[in-house]
Amino acid sequence: MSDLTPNTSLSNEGEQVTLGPLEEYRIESLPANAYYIPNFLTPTESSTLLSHISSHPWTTLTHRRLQPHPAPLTASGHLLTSKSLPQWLDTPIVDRLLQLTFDLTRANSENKKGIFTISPHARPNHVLINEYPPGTGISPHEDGGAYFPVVCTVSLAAHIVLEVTPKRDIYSSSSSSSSSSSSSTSTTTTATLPPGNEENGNGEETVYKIYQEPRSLLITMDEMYTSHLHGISAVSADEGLSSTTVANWNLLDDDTKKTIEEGNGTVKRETVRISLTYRDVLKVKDAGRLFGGRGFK
Ligand SMILES: O=C(O)CCC(=O)C(=O)O
Ligand SMILES: [Fe+2]
Repeated sequence: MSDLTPNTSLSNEGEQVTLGPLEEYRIESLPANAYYIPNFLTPTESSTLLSHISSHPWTTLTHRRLQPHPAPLTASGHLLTSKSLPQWLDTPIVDRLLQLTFDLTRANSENKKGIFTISPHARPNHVLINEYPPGTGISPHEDGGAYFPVVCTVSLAAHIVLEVTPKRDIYSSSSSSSSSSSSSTSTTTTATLPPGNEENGNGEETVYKIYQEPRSLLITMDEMYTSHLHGISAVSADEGLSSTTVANWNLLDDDTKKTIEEGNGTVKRETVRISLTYRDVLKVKDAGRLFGGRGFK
């Protein structure tokens, strides 16, 4: 943590969340830009969210379940609804996301810039909730062009390790990509390895590991969004975790680091992990006005 600003420590032992400027949470060992905020939610807020989630219907995929709010995207990546996010997904999370600023000095509130300041709707309008029982994951993918390129992921109930790899096709013309998918309008990419440091010396591809604690927030944007793939291995224990392999090690809770060290770098996935992914879908059409000639907003 930097000491750029006073009064910015984040603790919710007393059930209060105080957010510092984003720079405090930047994962410095990653390409620009990723931010990791531990204890983004209080334990009470987490329990309340989990009970709301359990009262809503799930869409079942082959290995996991998801909930799109307020509606699933169309195959072409449009949000076609007159509904906005339900209140329980909006408060307190969206309020808190909009509070996060890049302003280090906080001297001039007029100039404060936030993560959604220049996004089309100036706030997230879509949340995809994913459930990962131990042993499940999500294949490496990118989130594609349906969204403004900022992704905010809240983790609940259990830890998970997100793996991020450089997209090979930015270096190679022999790439192919194809749009999918029912769940997250993701794009899969295959190509040859790039030159330079994308191999670790053993002929293996670089994989950045981001350890996400329960109640944490991960924000990815910029090159991390546009030039990298992300995924979660379908394993029942995460292995090879250490201060050198976990990109956000310095931002983790001391108890988490202890658990990892006591397990010699292995942490079992004991329970289901739930994630809430907040994004701004670029193209929204009010379904109630579909035939009234109103354009996208
Ligand atoms: O659950 C996660 O942390 C990742 C989800 C994801 O990548 C997606 O929904 O596009
Ligand atoms: Fe994704």
